[in-house]
Amino acid sequence: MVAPALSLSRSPSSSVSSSPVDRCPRSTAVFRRYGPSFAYKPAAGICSASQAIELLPSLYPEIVVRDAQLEDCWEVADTHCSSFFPDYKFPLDLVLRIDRYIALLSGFSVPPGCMRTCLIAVNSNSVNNSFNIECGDPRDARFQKYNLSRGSIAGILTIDTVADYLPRRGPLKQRRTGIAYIANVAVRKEERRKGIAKMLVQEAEVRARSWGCQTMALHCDVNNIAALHLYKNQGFKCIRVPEGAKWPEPKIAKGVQFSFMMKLVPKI
Ligand SMILES: CC(=O)SCCNC(=O)CCNC(=O)[C@H](O)C(C)(C)COP(=O)(O)OP(=O)(O)OC[C@H]1O[C@@H](n2cnc3c(N)ncnc32)[C@H](O)[C@@H]1OP(=O)(O)O
Repeated sequence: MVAPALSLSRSPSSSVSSSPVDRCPRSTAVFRRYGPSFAYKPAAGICSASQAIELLPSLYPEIVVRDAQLEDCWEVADTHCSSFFPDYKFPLDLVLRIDRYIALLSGFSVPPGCMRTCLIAVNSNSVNNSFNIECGDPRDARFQKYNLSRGSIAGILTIDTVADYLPRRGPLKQRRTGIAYIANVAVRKEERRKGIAKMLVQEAEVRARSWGCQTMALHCDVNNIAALHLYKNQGFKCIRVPEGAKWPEPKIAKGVQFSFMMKLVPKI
């Protein structure tokens, strides 16, 4: 399965930054597990896994959702590949990771006026879990030091306003505006059912609103029950594609059928 456009934060006016998280507080969201929107109903007696985690935040490490930085690229690529291609074996799995890693490092240009970012859910208990690669002699001016974080990213999501997978507008086939498109939502297997994807989608909504978008959209494999539940629970609705309409879709394996889903971004 090939998920669309996996890339770092990009806007026409911004470049990829490797600055630490605390230098960009506007793009960082710490999700306390018991917020004002929490709606557990004790009378029901039963709650879902992610609701249980909201009730018992101390049992689980805090998850921070932030924009991916340069040093996160390898782990983002690894999270993407291990989630979407879990059965790939060596050497294909390595080749795939390298391919995704290079795509992330080189980035994709975005058309003028468009925005794109990759959100990551990081286990804040393992923020120091990183290693450095040093290239060359430290006394040399060309010496380079790369920092790769390791083992702390629990989930990823990309969001953009490029509208590549949305139907074009009018006879001039203009790009849609005001719609944030979500893709590459993935949570590491061992971190699933802890509410991490939910957090990523909620932060994506915050981001979409900050970009001035009124709507969010995505494509979801009709057979991906977990993802369909996730999006429906977050307020996405399946949109009926008009018969015969050749709306663009992600290029995944042949025969995959998609639900096209949308959600209005509520104004605050
Ligand atoms: C637009 C796209 O990118 S579509 C691609 C989606 N990604 C993938 O299929 C990659 C492989 N799968 C995954 O990475 C994960 O299973 C995801 C992303 C689908 C879900 O991630 P998780 O962190 O486990 O989801 P999270 O714990 O936040 O669950 C949120 C809701 O999703 C639904 N859900 C999640 N997993 C399941 C499951 N296995 N079965 C049924 N419902 C599920 C539930 O409604 C859940 O809410 P609840 O716990 O209150 O019932």
